[in-house]
Amino acid sequence: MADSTEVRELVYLVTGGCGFLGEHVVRMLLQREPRLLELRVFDLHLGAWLEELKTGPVQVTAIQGDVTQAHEVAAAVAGAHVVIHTAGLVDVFGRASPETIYEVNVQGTKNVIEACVQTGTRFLVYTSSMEVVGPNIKGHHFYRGNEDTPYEAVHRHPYPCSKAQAERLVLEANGRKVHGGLPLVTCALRPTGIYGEGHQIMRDFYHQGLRLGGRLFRTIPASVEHGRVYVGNVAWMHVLVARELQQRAALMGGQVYFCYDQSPYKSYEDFNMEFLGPCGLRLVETRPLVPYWLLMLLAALNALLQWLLRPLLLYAPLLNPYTLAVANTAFTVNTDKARRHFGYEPLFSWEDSRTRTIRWVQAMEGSAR
Ligand SMILES: NC(=O)c1ccc[n+]([C@@H]2O[C@H](COP(=O)([O-])OP(=O)(O)OC[C@H]3O[C@@H](n4cnc5c(N)ncnc54)[C@H](O)[C@@H]3O)[C@@H](O)[C@H]2O)c1
Ligand SMILES: CC(C)CCC[C@@H](C)[C@H]1CC[C@H]2[C@@H]3[C@H](O)C=C4C[C@@H](O)CC[C@]4(C)[C@H]3CC[C@]12C
Repeated sequence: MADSTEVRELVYLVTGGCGFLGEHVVRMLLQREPRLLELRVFDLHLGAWLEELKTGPVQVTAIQGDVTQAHEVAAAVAGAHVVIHTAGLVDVFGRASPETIYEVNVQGTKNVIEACVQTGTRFLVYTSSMEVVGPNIKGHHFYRGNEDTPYEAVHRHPYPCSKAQAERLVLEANGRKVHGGLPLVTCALRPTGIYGEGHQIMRDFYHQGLRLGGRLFRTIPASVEHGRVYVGNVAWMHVLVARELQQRAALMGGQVYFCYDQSPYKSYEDFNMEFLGPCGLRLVETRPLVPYWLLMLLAALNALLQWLLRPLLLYAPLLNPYTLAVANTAFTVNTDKARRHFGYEPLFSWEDSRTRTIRWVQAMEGSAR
């Protein structure tokens, strides 16, 4: 909470501040960063909700801009003390071309780093992803691992490849001299699958369930654990890391941290049912209805259809070979690195996270109840 004894003097910039995670980071900063003087929210598409934030004690500056445009980024970064770079193209469904994904995720990150160097901004927090590690193309399971767990991180899909490249750039930039001669301090946060208010894929599953008469059909065995973390806790971790990076540069600079909380280890679908169940949906079958080989075939067919139809229309269903492989490979984390390095404790308990997410699903139009 804002402490009235603290002096407001810091300027923060959040790129992608109108996205699913970005909005939570913006709101969390306003609630929990008492030294904030100005908050710049940079995004390709600005949300109307920003207007309501402009009446508080912090100056909220909305900047419509594109991270792929170096001059726009430099103008937004100039004078900021801290940059939280969450902007990214999150696409595992083939909606955008690989070139566009690289342009936004890699070139956009380069632009942010160079802007910090040129303008003298010293602290950069990058929103990376668990996908930088895995699941890899071999489908190796990563079972309750931590930041030091050996794992063959080999990818082919543009999204994880671009996130891995961008993360590397951010970490390599740690220690570079910025304008004025002081060193840049960077670190990267790697959320697992984020859920919570505003989660588009949860929305999609909910509406799919409604279309199917209140049912969803199991596709992945319940035993395949999938890492999930509540958006409020991911946002809180960003706020904390940005604050502590300024005090503990030697320890935290150049480090990566998985984002974690007390969300239970479950399969992707069973986890979603924690929220969709109380909203009237049910998951049919204790075992997958369709055999895995058939799912693979359907996924390959979807990929083929996407390619064939591309000149005419965008066909981008949830099921494709990549999403199937990710959903069917266990990837969960068990770590306390963030607690050890900067005192992170989740702000929201599992019960809170669950209740908040259920309320949000219930508030969606056409609740199944
Ligand atoms: N959603 C997840 O489960 C998840 C998990 C791990 C990491 N992440 C990472 O978290 C970050 C935020 O993801 P999200 O789920 O909130 O996605 P999102 O799509 O909701 O938000 C991304 C934001 O970036 C903005 N953006 C995209 N291209 C831009 C550009 N060229 N210039 C400026 N802004 C641009 C979008 O307009 C959007 O507001 C991403 O970097 C993503 O890789 C997400
Ligand atoms: C039809 C089914 C077989 C598959 C449906 C689920 C599928 C769309 C889900 C499963 C796992 C999801 C990914 C996972 O939660 C983690 C991330 C990391 C993040 O950086 C971006 C989103 C992503 C890739 C999720 C996308 C949706 C996935 C693949």
